[in-house]
Amino acid sequence: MLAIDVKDLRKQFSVQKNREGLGGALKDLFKREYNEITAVKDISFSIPQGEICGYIGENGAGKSTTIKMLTGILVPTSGHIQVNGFVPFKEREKFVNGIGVVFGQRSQLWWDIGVIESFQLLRKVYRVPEAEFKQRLNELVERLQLGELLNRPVRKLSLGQRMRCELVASLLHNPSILFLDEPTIGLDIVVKTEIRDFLKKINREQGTTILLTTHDLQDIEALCTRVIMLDDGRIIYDGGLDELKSRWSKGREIQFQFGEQPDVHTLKKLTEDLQGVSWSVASDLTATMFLPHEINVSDALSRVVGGAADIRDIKIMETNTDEIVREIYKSGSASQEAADKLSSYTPADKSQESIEGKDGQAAADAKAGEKEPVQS
Ligand SMILES: Nc1ncnc2c1ncn2[C@@H]1O[C@H](COP(=O)(O)OP(=O)(O)OP(=O)(O)O)[C@@H](O)[C@H]1O
Repeated sequence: MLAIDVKDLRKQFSVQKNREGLGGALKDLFKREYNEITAVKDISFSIPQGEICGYIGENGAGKSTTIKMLTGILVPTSGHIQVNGFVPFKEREKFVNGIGVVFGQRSQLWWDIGVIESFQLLRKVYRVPEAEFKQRLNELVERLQLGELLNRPVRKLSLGQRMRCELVASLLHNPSILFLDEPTIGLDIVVKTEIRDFLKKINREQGTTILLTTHDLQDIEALCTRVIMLDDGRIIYDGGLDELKSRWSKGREIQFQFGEQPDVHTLKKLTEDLQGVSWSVASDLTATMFLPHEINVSDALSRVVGGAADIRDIKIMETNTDEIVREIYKSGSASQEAADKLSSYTPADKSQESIEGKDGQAAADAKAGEKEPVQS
């Protein structure tokens, strides 16, 4: 069975227009006018059980609105949703027992009472038998190291401590699907890593399906094999993260550090029969080779190592996912055609602030005094 199945899902909001000034306010009293905002525009996707899927997009893309419809908080304007076999907004009571939700910006815990009392209240809400609750709580408390926090009021917890408690709260009734809306927002890298490790574990051990929205692409890299990308209420990409990276990154960069100033013409000569390989000199002692995906790294490396003198260090640069996703948001499409339009983009261009740039050789010539790009 699919954990989540969404077809042609749409959500429109009517927002009241506020006319300017006193006159406008008076007019508003007698005749209200509304704007229609379509936050989610006929999207379809399905998520099998046990998958961790990232749901990303710029501010206002429609992520939270989707999560709210999937969790039964909002009623869709049109389309179909099934989560765990239920229509979320119709069969609320049965449905909520199978899902856990964490909104990073909002708390499901009671602010003034001890954490353990909030957990006890949630046990009653979800009707979890006492023995089962105790066993589960002990397990979660141990994993997330919450022991000494249980008797503190929630308002006295740090953000990281609270977020770990929120995760426990969302899992006390052993849901098979977990919805996480910005679970790592504002957290330091240590707590982020703890939370990511914890999520990976519960997914691996219990097969929990996770739908995760985040602006932190490291969350996506650490947890998700699949990513759904939203732009202005529409899905612009649904697939593997690796596939997205290889479609959008045009190749790899290898940075060489030399003992003496490299001669770019010699470097260029070494790789001249490798199509698409280019060189740029970043500083007196470093040069960067850009390789298209089709060129084998060891092939290119062996030529340089065999021919260039005094190499002190070699660094193979990772594709920067943030940069790729930013480019996709900018173009509004993650399609192959959009990626191809950026064919002049290479990591080497970026590190050189587009010496060659999209305008070609003219820009390169203009900057030739500072940095010298050489195309094989
Ligand atoms: N209750 C509401 N009434 C009117 N408009 C709304 C409401 N909720 C969301 N919107 C609008 O719907 C669009 C999508 O909002 P949504 O909160 O789903 O985006 P998001 O992708 O979660 O953004 P963010 O990353 O900033 O949280 C926005 O234009 C927002 O202003």
